[in-house]
Amino acid sequence: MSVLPPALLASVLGTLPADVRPGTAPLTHLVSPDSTRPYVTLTFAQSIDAKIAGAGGKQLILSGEESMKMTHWMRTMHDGILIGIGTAMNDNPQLNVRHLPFPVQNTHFQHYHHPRPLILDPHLRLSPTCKLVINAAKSAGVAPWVISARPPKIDGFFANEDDGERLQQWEARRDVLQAAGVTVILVEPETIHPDLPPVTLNLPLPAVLRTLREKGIRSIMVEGGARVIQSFLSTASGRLVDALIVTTAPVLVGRDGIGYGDGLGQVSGTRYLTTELLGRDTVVGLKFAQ
Ligand SMILES: NC(=O)C1=CN([C@@H]2O[C@H](COP(=O)(O)OP(=O)(O)OC[C@H]3O[C@@H](n4cnc5c(N)ncnc54)[C@H](O)[C@@H]3O)[C@@H](O)[C@H]2O)C=CC1
Ligand SMILES: Nc1nc(O)c(N)c(N[C@@H]2O[C@H](COP(=O)(O)O)[C@@H](O)[C@H]2O)n1
Repeated sequence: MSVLPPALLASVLGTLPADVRPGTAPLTHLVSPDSTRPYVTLTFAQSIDAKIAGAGGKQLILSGEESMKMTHWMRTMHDGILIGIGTAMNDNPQLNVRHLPFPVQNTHFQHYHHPRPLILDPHLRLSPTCKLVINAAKSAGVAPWVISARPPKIDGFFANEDDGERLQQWEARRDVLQAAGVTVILVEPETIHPDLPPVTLNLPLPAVLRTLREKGIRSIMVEGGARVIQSFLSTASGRLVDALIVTTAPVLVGRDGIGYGDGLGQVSGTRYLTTELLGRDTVVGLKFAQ
């Protein structure tokens, strides 16, 4: 069994200094050209027909053993690992590095660097009994941070009698999550006028990234799902991705599967770096010109 990260990761992201054991620390040289945000590596696994999940969002294990291990090495290289609440609710992921070789000393969790789980969750729908929370409570995982936005209380002409109730429910869910060990981080939702509700239910990614950087997160790995991939690749938000690492598995999912391409705007500025065959999968690494 290989005890080193695949060559593709070295080509795209670089390596730790020779005197540091692989997987035990994040890559501190991963620095964004925009100092107000973390370095962003976007990564996911897809089928040949560019689907990342099955019909109805059914989670698919597309990556084979070797490329899944590559993903877990990549996790060790970043300060944070970011997903959308759709993925958190659908997959109940652990976002740890359990597929890496078992360490001779220490537990897996103590030996390897585990990235901080970061969940984009405007309405605080994360379950307080999900695996991320339970693992952290057992000291077998890093406590997640949930990024959210306080529901606006509209006082003006557009005030709605449900607004107060919505805020109360959001605050109750926040209290439950915080009591379970989750840190709730707030960003300002996008508004076009102070009296109007936010234009979108999505959190504005530049504000999310700025806030994470202010809180000491220097690099993140974005794992999905479909809507989050689309948002990060969307040129409307400006250049927010530094590296793109995509695993393609030799399977076809079909038209009912979930893709990320529908509605994706034009994506420009990619620079091809390398391709590596890992088992039956093809992994491609690109960078974005800044
Ligand atoms: N094959 C792979 O590598 C992966 C596959 N998946 C699959 O993706 C599916 C989940 O995808 P989605 O339902 O699209 O959920 P998602 O994980 O992309 O989360 C979307 C939700 O995140 C929230 N959000 C907040 N700010 C956002 C922003 N700026 N942009 C986008 N979303 C934002 C919104 O509430 C939105 O509904 C699951 O079926 C999962 O299995 C997920 C990750 C990786
Ligand atoms: N690299 C990769 N290959 C696949 O085939 C996948 N389905 C995913 N999914 C992502 O990994 C999360 C699950 O993580 P854990 O195994 O629970 O640690 C899942 O939620 C997706 O983000 N990735």
